[in-house]
Amino acid sequence: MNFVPVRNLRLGEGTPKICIPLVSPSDEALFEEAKALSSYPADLAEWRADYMEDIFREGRLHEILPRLREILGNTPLIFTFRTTREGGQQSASPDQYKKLAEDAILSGCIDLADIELFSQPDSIKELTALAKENGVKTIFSSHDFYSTPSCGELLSRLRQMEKLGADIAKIAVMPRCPEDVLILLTATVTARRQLSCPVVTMAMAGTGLISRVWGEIFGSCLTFGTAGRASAPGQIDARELKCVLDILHNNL
Ligand SMILES: O=C1C[C@@](O)(C(=O)O)C[C@@H](O)[C@@H]1O
Repeated sequence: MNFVPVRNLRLGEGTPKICIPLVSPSDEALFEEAKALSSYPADLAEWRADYMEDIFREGRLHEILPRLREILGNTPLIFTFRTTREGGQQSASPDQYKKLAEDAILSGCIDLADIELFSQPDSIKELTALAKENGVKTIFSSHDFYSTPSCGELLSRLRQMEKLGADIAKIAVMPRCPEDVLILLTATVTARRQLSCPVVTMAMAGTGLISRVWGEIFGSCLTFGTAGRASAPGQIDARELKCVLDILHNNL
């Protein structure tokens, strides 16, 4: 498996990297939230733009992203607009979704763009090409907030992401029982062996917590931890997450 270089990080190599989501609804709150990251072990930050008010207004990203970039310094930034269909806070028309991602990629302020696998096929192609031209890495994503698909379906989605040109392939599922977590982990180990791009996976909620901490064994290169507010069920405090990752790493 290849690693993906992002600033001073190599995603897909070594211990899973910790990403902290930023989920404030207003500019000032977002900037304060970003400043607070300096006291957390954040390898990366994810701006969840679907939490932000008035996000579709023309020029909105340019009011926010340069300042966010400045506050984060050299911490890599992921831009994500998570649609309601996949567990996000706002819905977007296909055109709105594409325009936001384009503006983010062209801003020169982000390092990675999250692109939902089930977006319009034409948008996926154009956004992937635009990201490559502008030195932005892509994380293709798929989320099942109510269930866990079969291992075959999870693998087929991850392979499709790679085929479409994803730099990183990500899947989140909701386990209904411990066996569902095993399905997610089996798909993760298999994908790590078969795919050339790094993979990020998680089973959400308390039942899935093991999947957020043992990526080093099972093959997930990134894990989301909180600095106060979670962006999905089952995320734990980033400092506690770092302790567990270190314990597991030091005893391998
Ligand atoms: O895709 C993901 C993963 C996630 O849903 C989680 O379960 O940690 C959290 C989201 O913010 C992120 O975009």
